[in-house]
Amino acid sequence: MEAIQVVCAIIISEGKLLCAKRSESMSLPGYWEFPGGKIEGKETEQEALIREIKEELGVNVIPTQKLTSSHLKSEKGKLIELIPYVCLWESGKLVALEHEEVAFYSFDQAKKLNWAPADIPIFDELLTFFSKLTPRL
Ligand SMILES: Nc1nc2c([nH]c(=O)n2[C@@H]2O[C@H](COP(=O)(O)OP(=O)(O)OP(=O)(O)O)[C@@H](O)[C@H]2O)c(=O)[nH]1
Repeated sequence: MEAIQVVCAIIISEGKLLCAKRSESMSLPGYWEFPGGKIEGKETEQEALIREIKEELGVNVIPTQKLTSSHLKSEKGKLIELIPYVCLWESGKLVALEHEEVAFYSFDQAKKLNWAPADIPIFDELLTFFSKLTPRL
């Protein structure tokens, strides 16, 4: 079975990580995630991510480094590949247009959130990567 590809954004500002809480109208309500969504039609991963982040947060981003994908089974039993990209914030003001809550948290605060299961390995990779750069994280 071919996996549905979902791209998600890692946005870091002033040492804090952008975390988004899924709303009641979404699947996995109440879980925290990296914002993003499904790739549509002939979009590239980067094009899909730029579109999704504009739709969800009103912000223009530039996807840069791709991290390791995580795999999950959706509530409907479909295979999903969750593809993370570190993104630069290019312009725009942050607004939670679809999520219940969107906020920047320190890595220490973010560790305590109730992350969607597929996001945990992504968060851990990020933590390992940034701990090397900034030993205080
Ligand atoms: N965007 C996103 N989806 C995630 C993450 N973690 C995770 O398990 N998912 C799952 O991946 C799927 C992507 O769904 P989505 O609702 O964000 O994508 P979308 O906006 O394109 O979907 P839709 O237009 O069909 O509602 C959902 O099953 C969601 O629960 C994550 O960090 N970001």
